Amino acid sequence: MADAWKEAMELAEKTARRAGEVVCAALQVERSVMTKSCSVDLVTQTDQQVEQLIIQSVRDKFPMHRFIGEESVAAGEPCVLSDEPTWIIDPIDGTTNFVHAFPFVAISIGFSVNKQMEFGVVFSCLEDKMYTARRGGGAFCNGERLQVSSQEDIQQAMVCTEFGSSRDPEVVEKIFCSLRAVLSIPTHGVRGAGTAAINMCLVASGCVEAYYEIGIHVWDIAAGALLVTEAGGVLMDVQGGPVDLMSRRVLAANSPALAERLLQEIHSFCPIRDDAAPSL
Ligand SMILES: O=P([O-])([O-])O[C@@H]1[C@@H](O)[C@H](O)[C@@H](O)[C@H](O)[C@@H]1O
Ligand SMILES: [Mg+2]
Ligand SMILES: [Mg+2]
Repeated sequence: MADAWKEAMELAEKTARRAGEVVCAALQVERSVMTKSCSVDLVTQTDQQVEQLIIQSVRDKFPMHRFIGEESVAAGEPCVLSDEPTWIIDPIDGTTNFVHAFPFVAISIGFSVNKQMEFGVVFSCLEDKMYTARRGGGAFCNGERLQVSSQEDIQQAMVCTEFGSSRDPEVVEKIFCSLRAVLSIPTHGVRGAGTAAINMCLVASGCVEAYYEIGIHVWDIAAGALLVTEAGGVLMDVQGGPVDLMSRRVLAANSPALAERLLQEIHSFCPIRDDAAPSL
């Protein structure tokens, strides 16, 4: 049967690549930095420009489709995931990396219909790695099929997480309690690429066994979520149970057993949901 979303997925890949060129070019010149929710929640003109480029390219071909874009939501657009075909866009995942020229930056484009992810595209533009996943069709990096790690022993595992952009002392305390607990299992180590999307692609690629974060947004993880499940991994909420893309909490792992083991170490909290916040 023909793939109903083939053309859309091809457009997502093509547009992510174009967006990557814009991001790489912007890294060669000085970047003027603005802030959003707090002094460490950064945004640049390139984030906004790339989001407009992606939205415009999609609108030209699919005028009826909806969007959830990080910078549009920051500008006051609603963050609503309906049953309609919806493009979930993070124009630069890893803006802080981008500002500092720390070399992990991604363009993340997820596409959902009936609230189900149909495809995900994450372009790690400085590494020139195009990660793609189609529901039921597998996960790939530059055309090579991805498979999560088969490591079942948590003590042989490496885990990704991030510190996020909240500096609320209670949140920082929980993040460090979780970090100490995960390190002390002991695991082989804890890493963070500085982008949720790439962290999830690392789980899909089998480089790390798991990634968890509280405080991310739907646009950080929508595309990466499909990469993980299509590579054979699992997604959960950090308190167990199914992941809710709007809840700002995610645990991605190579297996249910490893995910369940990590759950025991994560000090969870509940940020304001993406679909509850009027704007960021
Ligand atoms: O703002 P941005 O660079 O698109 O996305 C960022 C994430 O990918 C990062 O991993 C996370 O820790 C930050 O909280 C933020 O959400
Ligand atoms: Mg992001
Ligand atoms: Mg971003």
